[in-house]
Amino acid sequence: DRQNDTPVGRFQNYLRINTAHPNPNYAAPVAFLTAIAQTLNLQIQTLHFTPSKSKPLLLLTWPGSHPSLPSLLLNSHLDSVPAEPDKWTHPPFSAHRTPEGLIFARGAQDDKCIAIQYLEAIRNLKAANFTPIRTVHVSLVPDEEIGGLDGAAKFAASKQFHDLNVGFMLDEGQANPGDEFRVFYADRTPWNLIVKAQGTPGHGSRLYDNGAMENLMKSVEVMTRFREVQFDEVKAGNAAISEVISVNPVYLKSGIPSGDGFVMNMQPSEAEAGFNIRIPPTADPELLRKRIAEEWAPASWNLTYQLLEQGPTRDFMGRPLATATDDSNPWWSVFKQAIESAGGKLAKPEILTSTTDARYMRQQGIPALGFSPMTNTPILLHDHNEHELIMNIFSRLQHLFFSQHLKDTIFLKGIKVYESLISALSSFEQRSQ
Ligand SMILES: CSCC[C@H](NC=O)C(=O)O
Ligand SMILES: [Zn+2]
Ligand SMILES: [Zn+2]
Repeated sequence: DRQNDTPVGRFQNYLRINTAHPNPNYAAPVAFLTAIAQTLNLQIQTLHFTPSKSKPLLLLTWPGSHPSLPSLLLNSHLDSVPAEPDKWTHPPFSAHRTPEGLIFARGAQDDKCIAIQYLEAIRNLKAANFTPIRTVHVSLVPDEEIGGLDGAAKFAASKQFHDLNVGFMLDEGQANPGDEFRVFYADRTPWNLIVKAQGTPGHGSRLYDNGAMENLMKSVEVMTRFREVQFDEVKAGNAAISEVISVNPVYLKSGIPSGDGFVMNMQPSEAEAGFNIRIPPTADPELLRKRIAEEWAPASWNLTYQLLEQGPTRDFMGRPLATATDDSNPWWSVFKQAIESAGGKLAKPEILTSTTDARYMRQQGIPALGFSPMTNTPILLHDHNEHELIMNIFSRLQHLFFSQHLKDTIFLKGIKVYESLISALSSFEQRSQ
């Protein structure tokens, strides 16, 4: 029907598919997006990188007139983080649209908006008879929110990916409450650290050295001090959060359970803590590994640890995973100009505080930028009441006072921005690239 047959209608229908962890439904969004791709006459492939085929990766292709040139890849993940429905003002999978023009849904910002915007931009370019010179691929990938090991990681390492000859990639970015478009040239790589302490057990009343709790607390103190030094740099205005190493405790576990609580007069012989660490491309990962082994979890304190590195910190040449945002990267100037010619203003390029699938493509040496065209929008990814503004304040006022149609909306403006980006990036002809 007419209501559904619009960019916003398709956005809402996509948001109504629950792809939240821990049990994301991947078959439904793949079927939904495949149907859209069919109407756009795109080439469609469903790739699988798991034996059970439960984690499909949808690859859509718009062949260019010069398919031997390096291609353009637009990436978006299919999955989202969970939502706690009772903490939302509108159910998280209803894609409820308010009279003010907000659409509420888990995934509205992170990152289902861009999947639909890519496809709507392609629809509009096709309707205008635009033909790309370079081939344009859209990848819709599983499992980004849990590290992408069965998704982007395996995809980027595959022969299928190599054969796409990707020259440049766009992936998700983040909203901006201000009116500039944010762009991200690097992520911080996540490491999960689990520190386990052993120690002497004993009566709760005794004072002795080398208890498990004491040993763990020494580790926590050293890490807390490191965290403070990093955070002070941020507070002093010397660095952005994304430019320092962050170390945050995410769980503490110990004690001898008893009923609903714990035995209160026994000192336990084991204790454990979990930390989420984020490493910017400017930090030396080897130095941090050494610091963990020697200062944070030394065996001399009866500590052992498990370090789970969630993806690479260096590319195949050993270089930090950062995409150049200067003249040394010809894609950058095309990107910048395309934003400007769509009437957008670009903020200073940033490192993302969190992580995206783009790290796996950067590892292959491919330049990649994180970009989600949401200006004048609060940052609500992973938050309650995640929503996307369908109208900006100006058009909301226009609507209120002049009952105008909702022409100029954030979501629709994003489609225009992608039209500009896709047409510019796919027709850029530098052969050395
Ligand atoms: C273990 S990798 C997790 C990736 C995730 N990405 C978005 O939030 C993140 O925590 O940054
Ligand atoms: Zn995301
Ligand atoms: Zn996310």
